[in-house]
Amino acid sequence: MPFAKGHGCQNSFLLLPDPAGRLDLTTDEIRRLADTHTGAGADGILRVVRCTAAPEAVAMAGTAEWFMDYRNADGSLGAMCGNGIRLFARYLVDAGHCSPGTLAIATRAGVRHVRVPPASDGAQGQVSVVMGSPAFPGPDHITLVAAGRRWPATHVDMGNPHAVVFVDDLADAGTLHVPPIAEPADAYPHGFTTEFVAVRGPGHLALRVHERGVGETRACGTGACAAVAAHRRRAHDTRAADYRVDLLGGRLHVAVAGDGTMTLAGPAVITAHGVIGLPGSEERTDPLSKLEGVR
Ligand SMILES: N[C@@H](CCC[C@H](N)C(=O)O)C(=O)O
Repeated sequence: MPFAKGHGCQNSFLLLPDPAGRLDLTTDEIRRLADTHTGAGADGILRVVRCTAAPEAVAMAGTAEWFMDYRNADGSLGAMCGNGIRLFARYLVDAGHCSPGTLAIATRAGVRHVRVPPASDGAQGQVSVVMGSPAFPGPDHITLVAAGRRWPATHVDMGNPHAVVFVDDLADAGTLHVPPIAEPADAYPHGFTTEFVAVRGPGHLALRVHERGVGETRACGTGACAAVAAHRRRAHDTRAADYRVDLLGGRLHVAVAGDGTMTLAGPAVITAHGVIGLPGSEERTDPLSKLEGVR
């Protein structure tokens, strides 16, 4: 099976070209592909399929040619991925499926427009996507529990669910080896991604993120937008403005228009191409695995 690998601000993805929609990967196969020990390793898997060949996307075929079939590293579905869609568009252009410019791409959260500038325009690999406007589904009072501490959280929907908390220091989030907990327990029936946000100055945020279905990652595009949305909401700020958002993997930019529409921009780079077998079909050859009690 051919694949490409790349990242958006060091949020890493495996791209599986499947234009005719023939790949039907199980949850376990996706987990193994995303694992560094049994596969190529990535935060998420992007199946590159034509809308006409994907039952979930066929209704969008009149607007978009390609469907981003996104899965988290644990095999779960995520409807939208801001860094993933920017890399997906970069891949389509690099692979010759599309010309540079603005591409309409279908996702489970609807069609998004992504701009891949031509190499000649000096944008140094920046790819941008119009993310739409945030929603604040509530409930009004959510508490986030992590690292033995409790914070008030804002529920922001960017096509996927986020819990945003403001911290004095990004280290306050602790190791993030276990997923944060939200109270009340039914605030996020389908789970959530958490942003721990420190305000650095006007128009400047920094954040760490714990992604639903993945763990701590080095960047999250929907998370950067959710952080900006929560920051503006608590300041009652509705003006058009540009924000820098610093993450472990680098900097993303979020531009907010007067009507609240957000555009996310940042680097998106293809780093490798290769061929990979479907993990799970290989024999276990590690002699230690035969020892009782050793995994
Ligand atoms: N890394 C992504 C978000 C991916 C989806 C998320 N893990 C979820 O389950 O909703 C981004 O860049 O937005």
